[in-house]
Amino acid sequence: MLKGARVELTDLEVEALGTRGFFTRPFFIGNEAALAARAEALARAESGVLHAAGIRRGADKTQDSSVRGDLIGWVEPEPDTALGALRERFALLGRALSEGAYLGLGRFDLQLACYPGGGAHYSRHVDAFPGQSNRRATAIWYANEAWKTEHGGVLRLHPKDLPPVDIPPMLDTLVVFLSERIEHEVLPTHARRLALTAWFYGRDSG
Ligand SMILES: O=C(O)CCC(=O)C(=O)O
Ligand SMILES: [Fe+2]
Repeated sequence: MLKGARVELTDLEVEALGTRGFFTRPFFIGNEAALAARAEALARAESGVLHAAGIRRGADKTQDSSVRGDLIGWVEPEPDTALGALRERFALLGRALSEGAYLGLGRFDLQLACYPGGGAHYSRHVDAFPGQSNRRATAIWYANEAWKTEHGGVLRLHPKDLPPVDIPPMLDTLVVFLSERIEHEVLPTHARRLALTAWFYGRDSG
């Protein structure tokens, strides 16, 4: 990966974002950088620092994994690591989305999510609710080498008035969508599935 290289959106990506609300890019950082970032993400997942996402239910605050079955953790990597370089690419992507697609994005959070397999999934949802100034754009980067169809775990997007679109979580695939507009879900996953998600907030939000 070239240090400091710009991230630019293609005309097709800008158009897709405007009309369908999402685009995908099959190779975001290149194979070598992707393998290095994957290794660091995997090490984090295996170190036990991630915690069950779930959905809190009732007074006893038990985790309900019938809605989402992933383990998550925020990622604030050191700059001179592979995940640090990936984070920088996300920052450049945010700038490109602001300049190229006029999204007016500001800061972003970066999260590592691991679906352990065994049918873990995430039910259909939106990442942000319309009208509130919160998450505007979601960018997800997948870290799974040799992902097979039988592993399931596709991201299913539900663009308005269009048929659903399935995206296999293959190494170095990037998907970007409008957080308020695109309903989506993770279908049951039968192998360990790693993803890094950046949620970009509006420039006007705190
Ligand atoms: O990992 C994915 O493909 C999507 C996860 C998701 O929708 C979320 O964490 O909000
Ligand atoms: Fe989501």
